[in-house]
Amino acid sequence: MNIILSGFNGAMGKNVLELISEDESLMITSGIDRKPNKYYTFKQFTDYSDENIKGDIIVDFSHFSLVPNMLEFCKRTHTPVVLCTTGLTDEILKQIEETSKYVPIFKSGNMSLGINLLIDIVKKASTILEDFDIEIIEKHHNKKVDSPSGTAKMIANSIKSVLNEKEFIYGREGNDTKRKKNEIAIHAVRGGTIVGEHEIIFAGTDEIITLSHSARSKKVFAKGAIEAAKFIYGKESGLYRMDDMLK
Ligand SMILES: NC(=O)C1=CN([C@@H]2O[C@H](COP(=O)(O)OP(=O)(O)OC[C@H]3O[C@@H](n4cnc5c(N)ncnc54)[C@H](OP(=O)(O)O)[C@@H]3O)[C@@H](O)[C@H]2O)C=CC1
Ligand SMILES: O=C(O)C1=N[C@H](C(=O)O)C[C@H](O)C1
Repeated sequence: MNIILSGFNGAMGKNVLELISEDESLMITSGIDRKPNKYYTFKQFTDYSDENIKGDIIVDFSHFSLVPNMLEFCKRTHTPVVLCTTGLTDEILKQIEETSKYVPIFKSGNMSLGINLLIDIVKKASTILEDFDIEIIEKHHNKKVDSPSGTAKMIANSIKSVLNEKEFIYGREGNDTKRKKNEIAIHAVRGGTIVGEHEIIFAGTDEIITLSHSARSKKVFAKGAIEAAKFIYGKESGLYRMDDMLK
């Protein structure tokens, strides 16, 4: 399978490159990033307008601002995409829905197996611990551009899918911030080289349950993205998620 790697210079791009180089069934035929890299032999492009971009599927770990043009390319050339970039706006999310009518799109804010299992457990805990206050804490490295993390948003949305009328707030500050019953607060911590930590706190009266996931290397995400590429290649148009692959 020929891969178009979006964001090849980035931390995740490098991890994907390394795994692809160990897999004989995969090859990078084109790469997209804003700066060229003289060490790479595949064809490099700075955006999706070039007609010479070739490949069977895109693996994207880049920047949200690149996503709209990438989706137009997918639609125009019928190229499926594994979309791992986070920080997606509502407008981009709408474009993803629309584009998935024409091509397969695999989208997840977190490509690890563990987070996807955690989300199932969190949903179950939320229905049982209905009266508990729920807060989410995510921690990432100091180079991360978006907050809260795509994973924290996924976790919050999964809780909302089972408990209606939840309202998300992002951190707290000020003299009138007493917790409301229906709040789910999301807190973002940034520092050093933290790969990715997510903690969901269920605080009740006199008891607390904390569920958490800790990624110990970026490889876990790269591996998940490559598995997703193999999974959606040749599939019908549509929006695919981790759940579909793990069934
Ligand atoms: N779904 C998942 O499991 C995971 C998702 N991610 C997401 O993937 C994305 C990339 O992560 P990561 O590799 O760590 O990030 P990096 O910042 O290391 O890499 C992003 C790459 O995109 C490039 N880029 C191209 N256009 C732009 C632009 N307009 N602004 C900024 N950067 C641009 C950057 O170039 P330059 O170096 O010149 O800035 C860089 O090469 C993020 O959205 C992150 O949240 C990350 C890990 C796991
Ligand atoms: O930027 C990162 O590094 C990560 N981003 C994803 C997110 O926003 O949730 C996934 C992972 O936590 C690492």
